Amino acid sequence: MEKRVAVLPGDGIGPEVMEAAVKVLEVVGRRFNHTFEFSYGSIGGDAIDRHRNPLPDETIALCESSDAVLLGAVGGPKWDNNPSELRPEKGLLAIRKHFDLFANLRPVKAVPSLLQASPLKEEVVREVDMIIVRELTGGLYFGEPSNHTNQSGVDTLIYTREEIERIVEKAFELARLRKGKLTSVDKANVLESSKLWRKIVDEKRKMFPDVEVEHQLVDSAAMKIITNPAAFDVIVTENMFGDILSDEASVITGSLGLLPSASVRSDRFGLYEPVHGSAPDVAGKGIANPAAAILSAAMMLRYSFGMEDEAAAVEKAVNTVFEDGCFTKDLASNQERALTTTEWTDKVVDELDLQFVSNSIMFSYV
Ligand SMILES: NC(=O)C1=CN([C@@H]2O[C@H](COP(=O)(O)OP(=O)(O)OC[C@H]3O[C@@H](n4cnc5c(N)ncnc54)[C@H](O)[C@@H]3O)[C@@H](O)[C@H]2O)C=CC1
Ligand SMILES: CC(C)CC(=O)C(=O)O
Ligand SMILES: [Mg+2]
Repeated sequence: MEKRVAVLPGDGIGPEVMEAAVKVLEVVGRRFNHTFEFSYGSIGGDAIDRHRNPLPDETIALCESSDAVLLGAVGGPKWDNNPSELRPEKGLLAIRKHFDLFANLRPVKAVPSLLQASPLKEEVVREVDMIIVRELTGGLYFGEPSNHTNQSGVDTLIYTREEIERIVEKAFELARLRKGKLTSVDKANVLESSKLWRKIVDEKRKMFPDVEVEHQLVDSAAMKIITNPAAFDVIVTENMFGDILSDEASVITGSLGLLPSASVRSDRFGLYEPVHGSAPDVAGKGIANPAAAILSAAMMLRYSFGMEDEAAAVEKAVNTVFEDGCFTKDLASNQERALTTTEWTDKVVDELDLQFVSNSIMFSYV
């Protein structure tokens, strides 16, 4: 298969983890006989510096002519005092909106060989396998008016019925394919948008009688994600709650550097991005964990390209490298033995090569 992938490295550790993801995809292409054509574009602070625009037209055009987009991360202290329209994060919000990527899928799964990296007890973490379905193109991050003066700041939280319906349906469909349980997280005891959200979930549940549904207020959901994370299957929630809860959920796994995500819509096109940000505190040191970016690339293979075997091969390689006791600094119990981003990526590449060789040997004996 031939696929065009737009790569938007962005800022901070974005370019470092994108280099890792592309390296892994190149091996997948070679081993499974696919041609991946990578084209690079700028976004975020990088694009502000080059074009005075966090999402230049060239970048949009590049993504429009691609089959999928891989994105690193945006932002950093260099641009923190810029006016709103010249903030790197505006570029990220704008690309999600432009492509109508309303559903952000954020899987959180315990890795057996990493149970000790979690601050939670092993028995709490062991069975964790949830996915947060975060609404991505509405809510507080997009509502107008949005401004501030020295005396007041305004953000607007609006959700339309259509916006809620489509994300809720997506989550029900996912729950049906998984363990059949949907937790809808809102703040319906206070927020009007949450009251509508809850009403629509109750309407939609009639179409999915095989899915068990529960409503959970966001504050207690935040508590339960830490005390009993294995109780969750699919969580569906609005934009800001999903943003916050998924960073919280990363603690269960041991590092924010482990969580991938897919930002998708109703067709096969998608933007694949780690959950983490540009991590200015570790950027440029070669120590970022590239697992989230590599696993995001695996999600791209599965969702946008229908390459299930290829995605599974990448996930297996990542898990095997962990089982072999290879970790970057964020996960290593022995910091002296931590691998750099490049060294860890090369382990994944070697593991993929090894899988391929052992498969060929197996076939030659059948
Ligand atoms: N998707 C995106 O592009 C996002 C961008 N941001 C932006 O990133 C910048 C920094 O934000 P923070 O609040 O510090 O969040 P962050 O997610 O960049 O970092 C939080 C903490 O996690 C660590 N971390 C994150 N990813 C890691 C990885 N792959 N390997 C090792 N350690 C990792 C960082 O070193 C830091 O201590 C801000 O400008 C923010 O706006 C934040 C979140 C998402
Ligand atoms: C610009 C922010 C909304 C990025 C972020 O934190 C995220 O999408 O997780
Ligand atoms: Mg976030």
